[in-house]
Amino acid sequence: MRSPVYVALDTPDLARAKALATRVRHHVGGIKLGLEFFSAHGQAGVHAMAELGLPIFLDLKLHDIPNTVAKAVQALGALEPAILTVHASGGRAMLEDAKAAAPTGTKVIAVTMLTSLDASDLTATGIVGSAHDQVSRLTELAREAGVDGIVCSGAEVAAAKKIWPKGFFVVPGVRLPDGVVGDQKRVVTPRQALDAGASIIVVGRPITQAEDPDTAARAIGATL
Ligand SMILES: O=C(O)c1cc(=O)[nH]c(=O)n1[C@@H]1O[C@H](COP(=O)(O)O)[C@@H](O)[C@H]1O
Repeated sequence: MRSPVYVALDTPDLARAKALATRVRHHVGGIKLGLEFFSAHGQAGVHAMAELGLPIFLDLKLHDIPNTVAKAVQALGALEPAILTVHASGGRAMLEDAKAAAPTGTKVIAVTMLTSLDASDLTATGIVGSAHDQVSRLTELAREAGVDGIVCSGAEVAAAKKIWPKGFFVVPGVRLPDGVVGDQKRVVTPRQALDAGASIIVVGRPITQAEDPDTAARAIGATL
C-alpha cells in the first residue's frame, strides 16, 4: 500500500526539489508542490517533477471569483495532478466551478482553516467561533459543493469526518513529539492525524530541513 505521507517540497530550487524527491521517494506516497515552487518554475517545473513517477499534489490554494478559478483550474488541467487545492472560503459557486473544470482524475480539495491560524486569528479576521466551528462549517460547504475533500488540522479531522464520512481528508501541520513547530499553530503527530481519520498527511520541513531527509522520512513512516 502507498504511504499516506506526501512530502511538501517547498523550495524555489528545481534541482533541490528533484534531489529531495529522489532521496525520499521510497518512504512517501507522493510529492506536494506549492506556491513557492510553482511561482519559480510554473508548469514546466511540475512536468519536470512528474518524471519521477510519484503522484503530484499541486497546492496552489486558488481563491478568486468562480470564473477566474475555473479558468485557472482548466489551464492547470494538462498537468493532471492527483490533488489540487482551492480555498473553501471562496464560496459554493467557486467550489462547484473548480470541480467542474478539473480533470476527472484530479481530486479537488478545499482548504478550510489554515493550520497556521488559531482562534485569535479567526477573531481578528471577523470570524466568530472556534476553529472546530469554522472547519465544520466549511466542511459542510465543501461537501455540498461536490468537491472531493478538505484540508484541516489533525485537531478537527475527526469532527469533519463525522460530517462527511466519504470525504478525502488532508492533514498538514504534523510534527513528531519533539519536532520544531515553526509557524504552525494547530499541530498533531502523524500517528494522531491518521488515527483521527486523515486520508493523507503532509510533511514539509521535518523532512526537507532534516540533516538526512531520507532517515527523517523513514522515521516518520515508522510511527504510522
Ligand atoms: O494546503 C496545505 O497543504 C496546507 C494547508 C494548511 O492549512 N497548512 C499547511 O501547512 N499547508 C501546507 O502544508 C505544508 C506544511 O509544511 P511544514 O510545516 O513544513 O510541514 C506547507 O507546504 C503548507 O503550504
